[in-house]
Amino acid sequence: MTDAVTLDGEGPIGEFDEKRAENAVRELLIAVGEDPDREGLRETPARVARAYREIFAGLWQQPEDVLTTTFDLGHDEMVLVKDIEVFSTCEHHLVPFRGVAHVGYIPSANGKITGLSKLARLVDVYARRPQVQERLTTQVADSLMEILEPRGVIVVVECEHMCMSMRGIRKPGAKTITSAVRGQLRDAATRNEAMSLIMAR
Ligand SMILES: Nc1nc2c(ncn2[C@@H]2O[C@H](COP(=O)(O)OP(=O)(O)OP(=O)(O)O)[C@@H](O)[C@H]2O)c(=O)[nH]1
Ligand SMILES: [Zn+2]
Repeated sequence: MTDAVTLDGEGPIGEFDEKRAENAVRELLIAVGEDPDREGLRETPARVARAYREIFAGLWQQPEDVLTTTFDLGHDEMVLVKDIEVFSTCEHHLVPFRGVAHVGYIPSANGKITGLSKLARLVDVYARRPQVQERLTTQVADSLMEILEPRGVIVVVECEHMCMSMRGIRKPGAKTITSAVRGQLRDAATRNEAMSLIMAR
């Protein structure tokens, strides 16, 4: 865990205050017309506060905390991990959005690569924050570029937003697809190769 960063969407601006979260949930229950002291709800504020600690755990992590293991394998061709499960929280409505992320990169000329699981961990660092899908996508791409110094990166995220399914416009099944492409993966041929691997089922 590293220190707080205060840029918009870049990290926490204070400590996680579980008691405060608990009080806020209690207030919210009262505000919507519920009785937080009834049997079934008595433990709910504390439970929700603990759940938020987990759901927003990425606020307390930085990409360099998870992209720790790097090896020089001399492999300088594309590495792509697809269908990484994403659970995140829309910062507009504080309801979930979920789907998959595909993360690929072309290692630096000296073949500096990271463990495959680290790419999924990196997605989690940014997904476990109040988010918008576009920022999640660019943060994963930019942090990979910065830390691994690869020749290129591609990140594609496909999610369904509960704020569009269970409320508001109510269009369950609508998928939002965002991508961020950096370096050599901007070249049409390389990008097409990555996209065909991503799209292949
Ligand atoms: N670009 C982007 N928009 C998002 C994301 N998650 C939710 N939104 C949108 O954020 C917008 C917020 O719009 P507002 O008009 O302020 O809120 P609202 O009245 O609740 O909007 P509706 O959802 O249309 O009912 C909505 O259009 C959401 O669909 C995201 O990850 N990226
Ligand atoms: Zn939303």
